[in-house]
This record gives sequence, C-alpha cells and structure tokens, in this order.
Amino acid sequence: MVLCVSITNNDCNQYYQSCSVNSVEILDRPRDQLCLTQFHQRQCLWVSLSLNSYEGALVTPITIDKVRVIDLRFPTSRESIGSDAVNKDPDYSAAYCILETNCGLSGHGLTFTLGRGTDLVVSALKYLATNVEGRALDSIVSDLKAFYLQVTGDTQFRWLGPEKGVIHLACAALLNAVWDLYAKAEGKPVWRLLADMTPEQIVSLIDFRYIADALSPDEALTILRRAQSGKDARLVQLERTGYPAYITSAGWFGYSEDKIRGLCEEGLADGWTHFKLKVGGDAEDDLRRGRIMRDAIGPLNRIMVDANQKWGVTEAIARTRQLAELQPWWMEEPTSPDDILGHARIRREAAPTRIATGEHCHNSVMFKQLFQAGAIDVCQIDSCRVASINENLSIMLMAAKFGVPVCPHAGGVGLCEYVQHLSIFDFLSISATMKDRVIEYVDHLHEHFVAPVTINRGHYMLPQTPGYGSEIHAESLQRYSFPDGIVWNERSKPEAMHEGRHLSSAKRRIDDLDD
Ligand SMILES: C[C@H](O)[C@@H](O)[C@@H](O)[C@H](O)C(=O)O
Ligand SMILES: [Mg+2]
Repeated sequence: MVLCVSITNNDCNQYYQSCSVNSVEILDRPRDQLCLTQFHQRQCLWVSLSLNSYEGALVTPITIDKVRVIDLRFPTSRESIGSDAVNKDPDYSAAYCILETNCGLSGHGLTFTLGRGTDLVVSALKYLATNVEGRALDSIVSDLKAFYLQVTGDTQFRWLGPEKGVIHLACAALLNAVWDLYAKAEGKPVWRLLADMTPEQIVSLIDFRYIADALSPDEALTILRRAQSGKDARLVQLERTGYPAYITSAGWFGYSEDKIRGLCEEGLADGWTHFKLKVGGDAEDDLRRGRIMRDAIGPLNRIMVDANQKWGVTEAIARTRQLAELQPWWMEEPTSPDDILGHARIRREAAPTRIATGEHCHNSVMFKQLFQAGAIDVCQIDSCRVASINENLSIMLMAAKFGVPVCPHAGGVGLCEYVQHLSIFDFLSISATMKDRVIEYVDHLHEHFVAPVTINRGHYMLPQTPGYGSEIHAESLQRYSFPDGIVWNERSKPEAMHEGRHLSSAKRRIDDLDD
C-alpha cells in the first residue's frame, strides 16, 4: 500500500510525494496543515493534520477532475539526434496529457511524435480526454477492455482510423496515462501491476475480435498459465542483472564517421555489446559507416542496421544482401511498414539476415499478418504506436505463439521509460525467456523524466517507482511546450529553430485574424 503525503498551505497542494507509511514521521513538523492521502483499492483517505494532531478523515474514490494536454517538442534535430535516412530532421516530441485527480495523484501519458504534426495529435487527444473527465478511476480500470473499446471505437472518430494514424496515437497517450494513474494508485510500477494479475485478468484486458483467428483467448490463457512456473526465479534474475539492451544513439544517420567511432568506443567502455546503425543512404556510404562501426566494436559484438522504410522491395533485397558483409544481427524496416508480403519476400530472399519491424505497425492486426506470413524474425512493439498496454499484450502473446522474439522499439522520447515495463512483463509472464531479446536504448532526454530508466552495463535495471514511468518534470513541460515554451521563443539565438519561428509566427497571424 502507498501512502501519499501532500503538504498543503490550506488552499492548494504544493507537492506530494509517495513514501512508505513509516516515513510519515519525517514530515511531522510544524506546517500549516498536512493532508495524508492513502490509496487503497483506488480510494483515497484524506487525513488532515494540524501540527501533530489528526483533525478528521474523509474517504473518496479517486476521480479524474481534469485533463491537461500539452504539445511538447524538443529541438533534437539541431544536433541530428534521432536522425535516419527518412526522418532527417526529427524533433523528438510528444502529445502529453496529465490526468489530474481529486487527491493530488496524477496520471501522465504521452505518445511519441516528430515535431510538425504534434498539434494534430494534441487536438485528437483533447477530444479523447472527454472520455475520462469526471470519471472515478475505479469505473475505468474495473473493465479496462471496455474502456479501450470506448476510446478506440468512438463512432465518428473511428472513421479516421480505424486503429491507425493520428487518432490511434492519441488513444495511446490517453491509455498510457490511465495505466500510469492505475499503477500509481496501486503503488506499483506497471510491470508489477501486470505481473501480479492472474492469467484470466490479463486475458480480460485484450480485444480478441480481429486476432482470434490467430490467437484465441484460450491459447493466450495457456501461454500465460505456462509462464507462471519459474516466475519468481526470473524476477530474482531481473533484480540481479536487469534486462539486456542495445544502443542506437551511436549510429544516427546525421552523425559523422568520427562521431560514430567515438561513440562506439564510449559505448564499449560503458558495457554495451549491441549497437544499431542507421543505413539507407548511398550504398558505399552505408558500407563505409558500417565497417567503421564493425571495426570499432570488434567481431564479437552485434550490429543491427535500420533503413527506416527507405527502399522498395527489390532494392531492399539487394541492399540487405550487400550489408550482409557487416554480419548484421537484423535488418530493420527495410521497406514500407504496410507491406506484409514484401517483408516476407525480403526475409526469404535476403536470408540469412534476420528481418525486424514494428515501430510503424499500426495495430495488432498488422502484427498478426506479419506473423502469419512468416515475414519477420524480430517483433518491435511500440508503446505509443498502438493503443497502449492492452494492445501490446495481444501482440506479445501472438509473438509468443509464433515463436518470434519481442525487442521493443524505443528510439524516441519516453519510449525507453515505457517499453522496459513491457519487456519485463514479457519475460516474467509470457515468453519466460530473454533469448535473442534486447530492449532498444537511446541516450537522450532522460533528464526530463521524474523516474528515468536506470541503465547498467548495457542492461535496463528493474524500475521500482510506481506508475508507467512517463511523468516529465513540470519545469521541462513548461520549457519545451510548443510554441510558447522558452526553447521555442529564444529569438536572440541565431540557431533558434527555423520551424519553431515559422510556426509561432503562423500561429500569431491566425490569432490576429481571430481578433
Ligand atoms: C526518428 C526516430 O529517431 C527513428 O529513427 C527511430 O525511432 C528508429 O527507427 C529506431 O529504431 O529507434
Ligand atoms: Mg527503427
């Protein structure tokens, strides 16, 4: 059980923090008033304290009063961070929401985007937020599948998908925030909240409507029940060694060859053994950069190459064969993410190079077909592309049935914080193995998170903070909000983002017209 202590100045909460029941004493010092908020079965118990004496108690259900939606953009493109052959100037961004409750607790959720266009997702998210405003948390999480269907199946917004694109990205942000709030209210990190559920409870979270022909609820139950055995030992293993990871931030497309070499050397010193390189440029350049990486990391460590959808199918086959010289552990997104049969053909004709995809797969139906067509060797789930944990559970269970390892995509802001929970749950309760599995890691923007990931010698260490890990410091939310955050308004700086200036002034012109 979690006891949250809010220190108030009579009128408003200044901050709250989670702490164990025993540490209340620490706060027992002269203040205007202390409010203890105790969460139990998604209810909060308010106890007013005046100095050392209790003044009263009130039990209320945790209720979502209001949703704040923020357009958040980091100017990462200034240093080519996150760049690839297709996304050459990515500003890591998020449509971010905060579910504010009646008890000081808040749920934070985001979906990852790339600068321009974030405002479209933000608009969709503002609309979807009306699904939670005024609702008791318990009324949502007591039937999360029903809530998932309500949000993804809105009778008019569904036309914009269904279950794909802007509207589905917005669904992910909202559902991620609900999961964050749910886990915080239970005082658990999301992976533990999931791992403590019974197989039946997990199955009850999943919409099987479009996937039951590949994975029935009974098959899912069998997989989950089988993984119950040995779970405690696997948890001990995770506590001891963490979950293996690979690093992408040594090999962004816009990085110079010297920078790649230097970052590989640093990565090796930090204990990394798996490195990803962006390809999809000129064929000779790709090979030269690949040789530099191979030379820097030696023959025994692993390289993965990522083309970010650059090629058509026949070119992808030729280029994958060429890059085989680097002995890549996988070739990622060689062609359009929608081309299921194309992936299957590339996999056949560029064998033995393994084929990976998923960061741009709209929904569980696409994953189903990739599995059915024998199109991929590596399943790259994404915490924001599909509608949050509910949909990812179905994808991980299908992956287990088809024997495809899950190696989540995390090249973005907040994705590392999210996907660690999914892989940990996969290991504990679904696949029960780490064989051929690694979580992606990018070394950017973690300082903005209240509970950032902990990496040790190329492994994600087990997160312990209650929630889904997505909460961003209030100061960062302010600084990087678009277009009004200070980062987007530093007029004096010559390197101020061209796009930021352009969009800010466009917005002002529209505002002027409105006046
Ligand atoms: C624009 C982004 O950084 C992508 O390049 C990135 O997500 C990438 O595909 C990855 O696999 O991490
Ligand atoms: Mg990728």
